[in-house]
Amino acid sequence: MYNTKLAFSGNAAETAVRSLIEEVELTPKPGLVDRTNHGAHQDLTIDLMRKSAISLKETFEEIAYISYGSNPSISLREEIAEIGRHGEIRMFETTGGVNTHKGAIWAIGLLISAAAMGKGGYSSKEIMSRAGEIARHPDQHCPDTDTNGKRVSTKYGVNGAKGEAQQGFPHIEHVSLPMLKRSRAFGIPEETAKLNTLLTLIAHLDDTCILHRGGFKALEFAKKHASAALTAGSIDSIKRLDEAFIIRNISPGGSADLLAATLFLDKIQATVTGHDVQKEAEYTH
Ligand SMILES: CC(C)(COP(=O)(O)OP(=O)(O)OC[C@H]1O[C@@H](n2cnc3c(N)ncnc32)[C@H](O)[C@@H]1O)[C@@H](O)C(=O)NCCC(=O)NCCS
Ligand SMILES: Nc1ncnc2c1ncn2[C@@H]1O[C@H](COP(=O)(O)OP(=O)(O)OP(=O)(O)O)[C@@H](O)[C@H]1O
Repeated sequence: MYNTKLAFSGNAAETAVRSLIEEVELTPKPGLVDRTNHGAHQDLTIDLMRKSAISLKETFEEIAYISYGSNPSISLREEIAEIGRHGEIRMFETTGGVNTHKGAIWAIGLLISAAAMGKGGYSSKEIMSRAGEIARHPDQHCPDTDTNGKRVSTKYGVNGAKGEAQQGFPHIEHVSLPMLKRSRAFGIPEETAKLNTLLTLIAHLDDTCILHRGGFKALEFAKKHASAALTAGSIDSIKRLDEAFIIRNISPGGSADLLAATLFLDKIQATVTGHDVQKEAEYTH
């Protein structure tokens, strides 16, 4: 039992880090850090993003370990929050104070906790639903600090990272995961399937990163043009979108986080079913 728990936690944490690295390596991404540029971010580099992702392995491993085989409860919520906040501190130490993965620690932290509750036996739908249950429990130790997300969620009446999780990740369940699977089913190459997944997230999500930098107009612009790029279906249209986002200081950081979370869920579920689509794609391309 002890070894199974330890092995699951280590493997799941590695999967989480791999998902974060896959997200940042995916190129070209509009407004985000990728292999060719740093998007609309002056203080971020791909190397910093990679280092940050690797620094989070212990955080994810600890969350999985304490959640293994348990059920959502207030005490577990508080324990996970404590580990998550330490993860944020470690991230800021690694990056010299730059926010690289705050939203991703939150989303993947909850999902890895839920996956561990099911000891690796839950479907992606069960994982999201369990993660929502955990996020709905109150955390009395949560500091009442003013964040960009809180400010714009109130101002524009939208769901931020917290609402998305508390509702059981509807944008992953109904938008991104179906797009990833549909793209693969059409025989679309893996990298393009991931780009489609990111574009559809940008087209649908009320991303508080975009709102706090550019307000409602920027969010509308991002949604409309991501949707058009998805319809156009060419790498050139994504490159043009990248230029347009950089000029307008638009960064879809929330969509990037949910893409990483989608890739994580896809892999965790793949392990469960024994059908590793990622490996299959690597063999065939
Ligand atoms: C909930 C969190 C993300 C704070 O959210 P808030 O909106 O107040 O903050 P902030 O603007 O600083 O960051 C939000 C980040 O979420 C991402 N995001 C933005 N919009 C969205 C959206 N609609 N959906 C999902 N993610 C989004 C972005 O990357 C953004 O940077 C989180 O940091 C937190 O409360 N952590 C406490 C520790 C904890 O409870 N951890 C438990 C699991 S590890
Ligand atoms: N490839 C990526 N490029 C840029 N941001 C990303 C990427 N992947 C994820 N993100 C997310 O974007 C967020 C960073 O966005 P941003 O810098 O706008 O946030 P901020 O620190 O709240 O505000 P700002 O820097 O605008 O004052 C991180 O929380 C991170 O989770």
